[in-house]
Amino acid sequence: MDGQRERLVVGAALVRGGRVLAARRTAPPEAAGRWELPGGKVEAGETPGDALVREVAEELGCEVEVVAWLRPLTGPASGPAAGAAGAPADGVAVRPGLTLRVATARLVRGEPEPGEHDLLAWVGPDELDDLDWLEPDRPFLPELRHVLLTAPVASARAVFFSDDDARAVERRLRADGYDAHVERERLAGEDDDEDHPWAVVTDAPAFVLDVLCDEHDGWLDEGLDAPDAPPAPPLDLPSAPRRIKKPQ
Ligand SMILES: Nc1nc2c([nH]c(=O)n2[C@H]2C[C@H](O)[C@@H](COP(=O)(O)OP(=O)(O)OP(=O)(O)O)O2)c(=O)[nH]1
Repeated sequence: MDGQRERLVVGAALVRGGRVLAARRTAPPEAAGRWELPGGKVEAGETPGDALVREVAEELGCEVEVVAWLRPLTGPASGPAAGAAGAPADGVAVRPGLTLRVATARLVRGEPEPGEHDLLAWVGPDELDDLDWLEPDRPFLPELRHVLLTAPVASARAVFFSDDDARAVERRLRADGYDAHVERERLAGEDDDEDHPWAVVTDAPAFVLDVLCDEHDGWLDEGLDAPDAPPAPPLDLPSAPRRIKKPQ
């Protein structure tokens, strides 16, 4: 039909703890130093979602899952009537024949590491406008900001004796749909066996994490302090219901 096939490029807005992962390009020269969302072109026979998962795995070495496609805010006719003339646009032209679509995604396995980019940054809602984004990404920022402002933030932290236990808890939480990642605790004495260096930080409610602590020989760290996190959502979580330990 059309002489040239319309192609799609997909970008992943990987969200964690109220922040999105932005990636800085290194090429071509006119785009080097500018920010984008990890992703790339959809191949023939591939769905946009499959392409997004594949591109992120190739570029960042981690596994993600698509959460929702974002609607770009284009042109001055914003607001409820914006799509009145037809279905709201879901893509933005990169150049003739190439359209960008963006989906929010969550991390399922691994940690993002820069492969093709020279810098990755977890960006909060108030910092989105500070980055020099590629132009086609900008119409997606208003809805992305809204997603970040309403995303659950890390609410619980637990400490484990071993890396294996911490990773097992991280896997369980992610399989249940929560964000979770393992952090290395700051240690006073690195080779002191009494130190417990593995912490899992998650947006799961504390009681969920507490159950996993029992199974994996860990304990809740009540003093979670997330200095970089955006303000907590208005909905107040129950303040860490504690399981009553059976008497020995
Ligand atoms: N990946 C990605 N590309 C974007 C974004 N915004 C934007 O305008 N683009 C443009 C830059 C490129 O012209 C094009 C995607 O090219 P790419 O080089 O990342 O994709 P790719 O790996 O599949 O490319 P190729 O090697 O197959 O040509 O879309 C974005 O947020 N992410």
